[in-house]
Amino acid sequence: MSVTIRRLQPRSVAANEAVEQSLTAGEREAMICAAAGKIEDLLDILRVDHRNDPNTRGTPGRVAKMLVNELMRGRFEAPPALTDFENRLAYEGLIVTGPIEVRSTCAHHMMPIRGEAFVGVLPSAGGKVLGLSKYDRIVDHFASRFQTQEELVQQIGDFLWESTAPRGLAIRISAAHLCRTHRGIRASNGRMVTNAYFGAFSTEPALKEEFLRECASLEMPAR
Ligand SMILES: Nc1nc2c(ncn2[C@@H]2O[C@H](COP(=O)(O)OP(=O)(O)OP(=O)(O)O)[C@@H](O)[C@H]2O)c(=O)[nH]1
Repeated sequence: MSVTIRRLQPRSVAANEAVEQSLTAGEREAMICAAAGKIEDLLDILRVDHRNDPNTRGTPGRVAKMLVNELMRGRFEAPPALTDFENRLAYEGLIVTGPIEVRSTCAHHMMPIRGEAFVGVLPSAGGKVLGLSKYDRIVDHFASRFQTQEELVQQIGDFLWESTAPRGLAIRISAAHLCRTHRGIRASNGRMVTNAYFGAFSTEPALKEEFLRECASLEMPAR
């Protein structure tokens, strides 16, 4: 066990970067166990009697598990495998998918970020077409880290651009940040929109407009 823990120590990376190597099940368990001990200390400092209070008994372990296996999962495991298909009929039109649920955690206050993503792709005639659900999985993978919205949209874009090589790629995220609504300024509403454009989307303004029109139509409730 001590060997496992040592391997978790060495290189610290940014909260939205993956660790050097995906963690094994044993390494995750060791990380959860070590984190639970620190959360116990935190609750002690906050004068929460988690050893006797029935509501918070077990909370350190629960929170540690949630951090490692859920909120920060995208740092500790490899990105999803991408199933793709031949673009047999050489479809070159715009594909837009969304809204894709975004559930992330902000790096500044560790509060939830909740919103939607849209992905626009101009496939290349000789290339591949990605399985539709993989866009949802990729968004979920990068959102499962402590993020800023600007970097989240860019990370999703960089990954899709490098791994699928389309003619053009556009990513849009519209999200609410609970660090703004549930604390601090306690804003009653308001969202933030971030976009990342690659290839043909960066050079052809008409394509951006078409993408944004499609996002708006996908945002309307289905009838
Ligand atoms: N640009 C950007 N800012 C973010 C994001 N998530 C949170 N923030 C902001 O990060 C800032 C952190 O500011 P600080 O002044 O260090 O923290 P604070 O004193 O708690 O600030 P308040 O939230 O204004 O109370 C806040 O303005 C947050 O609203 C994000 O994804 N992108």
